[in-house]
Amino acid sequence: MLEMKELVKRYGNFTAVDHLTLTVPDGSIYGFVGPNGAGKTTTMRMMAGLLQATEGSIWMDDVDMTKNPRLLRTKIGYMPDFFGVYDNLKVTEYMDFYAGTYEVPYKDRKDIIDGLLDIVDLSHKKEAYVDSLSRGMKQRLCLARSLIHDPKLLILDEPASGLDPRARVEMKEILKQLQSMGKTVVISSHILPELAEMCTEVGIINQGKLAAQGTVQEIMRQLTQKRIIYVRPLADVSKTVEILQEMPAVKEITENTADLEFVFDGSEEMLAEILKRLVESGIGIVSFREKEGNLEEIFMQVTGGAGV
Ligand SMILES: Nc1ncnc2c1ncn2[C@@H]1O[C@H](COP(=O)(O)OP(=O)(O)OP(=O)(O)O)[C@@H](O)[C@H]1O
Repeated sequence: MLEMKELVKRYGNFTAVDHLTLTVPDGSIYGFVGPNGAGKTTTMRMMAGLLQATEGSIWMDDVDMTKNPRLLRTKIGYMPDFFGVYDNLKVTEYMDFYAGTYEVPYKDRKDIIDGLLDIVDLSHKKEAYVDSLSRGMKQRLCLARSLIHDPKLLILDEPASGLDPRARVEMKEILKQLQSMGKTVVISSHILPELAEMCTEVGIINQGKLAAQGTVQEIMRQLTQKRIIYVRPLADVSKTVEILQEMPAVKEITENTADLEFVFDGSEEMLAEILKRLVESGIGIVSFREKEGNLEEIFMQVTGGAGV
């Protein structure tokens, strides 16, 4: 488990990360979302032991890593949001170079590199020059590189940016594979819906502060002020309205062409009771469903639409 406690990063008078406390559970795919300039890269570089925090601490498995960034770097793989230029370096040479920087034993390197290139589906490009790869392939190579020392936790800064939809699907598949290998993954984006489907947990950051944290469902529940329920009776609309009006958790009933809509403010048991009463009254109920929260709307609400 990785924990950041009251983490602060100041550049001069400017506070880029402002008392950020968050927990990344083992085995999770943690989505770190925020608009441009929110402080994602700064936070992730501190998480990876590459940037010193001004205040606060980073803990991994109950060890204070703030005092030991070298140890932290051995446990974490970091994929930055940009690539360097690697003239005249073939894919295997590139991987071998990083294996050297992490002091991977020489005798193990070939097997490790072959295994990683297989995971990111680049085995057929071993002898290709890095500069000749497509953007998606370069990104996958960079991912393979960040796994060279078999880190427990991987930090990926905007890996989906600039990728076409197919490359994104491939990236998602790779992340799932890494999760099944027991890795924990922290992945950033400035687009919440893009991350939502692949993450087990999400943290939303805005102006250096954590605005919300939890599963996507929990965040939706926390931030959706009104729960809206749609009911479609077979015929007897006025009787349906009458029954709904008797229920204390039902507010603001609206009649639309197809559905009746009401604002609900109560527990799950109360919602189940409403459906039961409607069904028992003999009105045919064709459908009874809750309006799904719109992730984009929620993201805009939390971040005030900043930088999007
Ligand atoms: N070395 C630096 N010196 C001064 N200010 C910096 C430095 N690095 C980052 N900042 C500022 O800190 C804030 C957070 O930047 P950061 O790169 O962490 O944001 P981000 O959420 O990753 O944004 P993006 O989605 O655009 O990459 C920005 O206002 C940025 O200008």
